[in-house]
Amino acid sequence: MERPYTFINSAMSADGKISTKKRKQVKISGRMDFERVDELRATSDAVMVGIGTVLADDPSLTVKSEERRKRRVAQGKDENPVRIVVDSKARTPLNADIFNKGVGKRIVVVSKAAPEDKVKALMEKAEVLVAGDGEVDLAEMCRELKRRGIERLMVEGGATLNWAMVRAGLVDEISVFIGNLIIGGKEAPTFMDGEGISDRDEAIKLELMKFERMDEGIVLTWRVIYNNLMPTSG
Ligand SMILES: NC(=O)c1ccc[n+]([C@@H]2O[C@H](COP(=O)([O-])OP(=O)(O)OC[C@H]3O[C@@H](n4cnc5c(N)ncnc54)[C@H](O)[C@@H]3O)[C@@H](O)[C@H]2O)c1
Ligand SMILES: Nc1nc(=O)c(N)c(NC[C@H](O)[C@H](O)[C@H](O)COP(=O)(O)O)[nH]1
Repeated sequence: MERPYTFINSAMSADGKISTKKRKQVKISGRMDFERVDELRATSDAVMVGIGTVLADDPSLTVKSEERRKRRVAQGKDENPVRIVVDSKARTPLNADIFNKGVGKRIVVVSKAAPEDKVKALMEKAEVLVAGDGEVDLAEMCRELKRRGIERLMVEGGATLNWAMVRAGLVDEISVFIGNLIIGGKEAPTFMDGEGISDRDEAIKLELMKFERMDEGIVLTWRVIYNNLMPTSG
């Protein structure tokens, strides 16, 4: 494959929301699910989010357990996976937690439309990868990440990036924790937003691989089956 093995992990409410209508983070996962997420981060070469998630949550995307960080170091890796922000216009704040917390590489992926000054400033904090004209070309980005040695890529949202990655044919697997709460609101981000499809033939097909009761919810793991209508990059 010309791109990393890529999976999306998310937590959603019973009604499919991943945060509130104000884009405020909601604790959906329980203790066990956060442990599962930490293990997924620890076993990935890179963890990626969209700029919307950085602006809303200011995540650090670090491995939380010391034991897991030590395990990575014993394997000759950095304590944390490479942390990646997909950020067409270079809007990532220079004081974002992703830069301030934890050891390891960071990559900000911008498009050619990103303002030069901000790109220069980001270069002091991270590697900057340019892919695409007006917005980040995700397929090109994934090919470049593979060239840089990223074999296993974890995508942690948000709603827009999840959709764009799946739609571009770049996702192999999806896991989602469904928690025991309802958030509601038609403006609240869902597991996958973006443009969506207009015809059922365009739906992205999944094969259920695993279901597991966890905390007060369930984790579903699916394999993505791209049909011949989909551009399968890789
Ligand atoms: N519960 C969870 O598991 C979870 C995880 C992550 C984020 N979230 C929530 O998701 C929300 C953020 O989601 P969002 O949809 O606003 O932002 P997002 O994180 O999906 O980022 C989207 C942005 O990425 C940029 N982008 C660059 N290239 C792109 C491309 N080719 N295609 C699409 N987008 C591209 C665009 O600027 C776009 O607006 C927040 O409320 C956050 O709390 C929840
Ligand atoms: N797995 C998961 N369960 C949740 O209940 C929840 N709200 C999120 N949300 C993702 C979240 O919005 C953040 O972006 C990062 O999970 C924060 O990462 P850090 O802790 O800063 O490393 N993710």
